Amino acid sequence: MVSKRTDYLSWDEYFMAVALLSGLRSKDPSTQVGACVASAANKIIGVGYNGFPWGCSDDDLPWSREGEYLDTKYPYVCHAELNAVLNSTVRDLHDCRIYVALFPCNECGKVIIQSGIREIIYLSDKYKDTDSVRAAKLMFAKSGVRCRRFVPERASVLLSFL
Ligand SMILES: Nc1nc(=O)n([C@H]2C[C@H](O)[C@@H](COP(=O)(O)O)O2)cc1CO
Ligand SMILES: [Zn+2]
Repeated sequence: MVSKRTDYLSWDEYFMAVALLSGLRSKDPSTQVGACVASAANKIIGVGYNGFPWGCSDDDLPWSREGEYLDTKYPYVCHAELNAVLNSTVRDLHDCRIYVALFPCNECGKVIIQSGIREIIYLSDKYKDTDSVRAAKLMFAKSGVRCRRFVPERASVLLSFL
């Protein structure tokens, strides 16, 4: 009897890979973030990446990190998690989970909590010492949203067009 493949992607690997693939669409020169919302039945509900809002050309607004606030990307860019929630095919995300390349900020934290998402699976927590991430963690703890770091069991997933 022929046995099934054994090196197939786990659900966690699959959704995190979709999040990372989505992040490759980002035009941000310093940090590309992707996010993927998955349902309790393991269906993809929404994906997103960090970018400027509809109608705001990637070539007109600044991508700078430093300088006068209005001359940086920060007031304009939509975070990957916000886009993944807004792009979701259903409005009620109760019992869904979100896979994201970078731990959510406090603003996305509010969106995640209010959407009904119950679990966050993240890859990097590189801004863990910022007030934004501290505030997000406080809100997640109070509202019972679980957070866990994605622990990779393989270094990479290869996609080939050839
Ligand atoms: N969780 C997040 N999701 C996101 O989509 N972002 C976006 C906002 C910016 O476009 C970029 C961060 O830029 P930088 O400060 O590392 O150059 O990532 C940022 C965070 C961090 O909280
Ligand atoms: Zn955010």
